[in-house]
Amino acid sequence: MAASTSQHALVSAKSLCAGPSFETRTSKVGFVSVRRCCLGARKLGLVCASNSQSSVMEPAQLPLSPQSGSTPKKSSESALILIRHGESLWNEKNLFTGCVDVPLTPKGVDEAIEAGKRICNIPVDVIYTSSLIRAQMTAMLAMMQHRRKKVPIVVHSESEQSHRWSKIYSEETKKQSIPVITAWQLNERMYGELQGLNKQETADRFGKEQVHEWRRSYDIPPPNGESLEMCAERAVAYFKDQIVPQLVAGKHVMIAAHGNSLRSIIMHLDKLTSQEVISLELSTGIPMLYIFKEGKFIRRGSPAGPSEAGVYAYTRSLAQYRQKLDNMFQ
Ligand SMILES: O=C(O)[C@H](O)COP(=O)(O)O
Repeated sequence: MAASTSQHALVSAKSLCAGPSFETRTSKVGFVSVRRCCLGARKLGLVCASNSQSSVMEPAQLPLSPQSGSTPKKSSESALILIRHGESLWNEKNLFTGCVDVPLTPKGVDEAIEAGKRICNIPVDVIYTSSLIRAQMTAMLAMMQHRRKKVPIVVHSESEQSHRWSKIYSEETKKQSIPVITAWQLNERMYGELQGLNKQETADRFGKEQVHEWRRSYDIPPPNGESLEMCAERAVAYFKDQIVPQLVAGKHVMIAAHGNSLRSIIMHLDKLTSQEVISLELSTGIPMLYIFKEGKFIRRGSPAGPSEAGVYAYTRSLAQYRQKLDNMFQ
C-alpha cells in the first residue's frame, strides 16, 4: 500500500510538474499519502502579515521580508523542504510524545544524516524548526551534510539581550550562515493526558478504535490535548504569516518539524480535506520537496540521495544550483 500510494503521489506530481529531468521514484518515499495527494497548486495569500521577527532576524542576517523593503524575485521559484524529525527515544519506546521534549535515538541521528544527504544539493536560505530538540537536532544534522557548507545558526529571540549577545560582526561570516528560527507553533500537537503513555497499552485499556480516533481524527482531541484541527490552526497560521513571505521573497526554506504539525501544513499545501488527511502518514527523517512558484505550491516528491542512480524531480533552476555546487566543489 505504501509503495502504491507513494507512487500515486509522484505520478500526480509528474503530471503537474513534468520536465526533462523529472523521474518518478517509487522507493524510499516517506509520505504514505491519500487519494488526492498531489493537488499542490494553491494560491496563498500573498499579502503578508507584518513580520514580527524582523528584529530577531538581523543577527544572522535573515533574508529580508517583503515588508522590509526587499524586492521579491517575481519570476523566481523557491524550494520548500519539509522534514519530520528522526526517530526519538519515545518513538522507540512507543510512547505518546506530543510536546514533551525528547531527543533523537542513534537511529534518529542516522535518519537525520540520511535526510541531509537527500537534500544536500537543494538550496537552503533559512531554516524553521519547532522549539523541540528532536526537530532541531534533525535540522542541524541534516545541514551538516549540505554541500554548500554554510553554518546553521540558531536565532535567539528570548530577550533583547540574547539578541544583542548573539550578534555577528562579520558580513562575510553572516553570508556563510543560515539562520535557524525556532517556533513553538511548529511543535508536535499537544497530546494532553496521553503524553508519556505507551501507545499499545493505551489501546489495550481504552480500545483500539478510541485510540485511533484520538490519534487520527481531525477534530476530536485526546483528553486535554489538541486535535489536528487545533494544531493546524497555529501551525498553518505561522506558516502563512512567517514562512510564505520568505518564499515570496525568493528564499529557499527548510522546515524540520513533527508528524502532526507537518500533516497540517501538507493538508493546507495539498488542499486535503479533513477526511483525506486522516490517512496521511509521514515517516521519520524523510524530506519532501515542494516548489513555490507564482504563488503556487507544486509537490515534487522526496529527493533521492546523491549516490542513488537517477535524478528526482529537479526543476531547471535546482539543476543549475546543483551544477554550481559541482563547479564549486570539484
Ligand atoms: O507525539 C507523538 O507521539 C508522535 O510524534 C506522533 O504520534 P502519532 O503518530 O500518534 O500522532
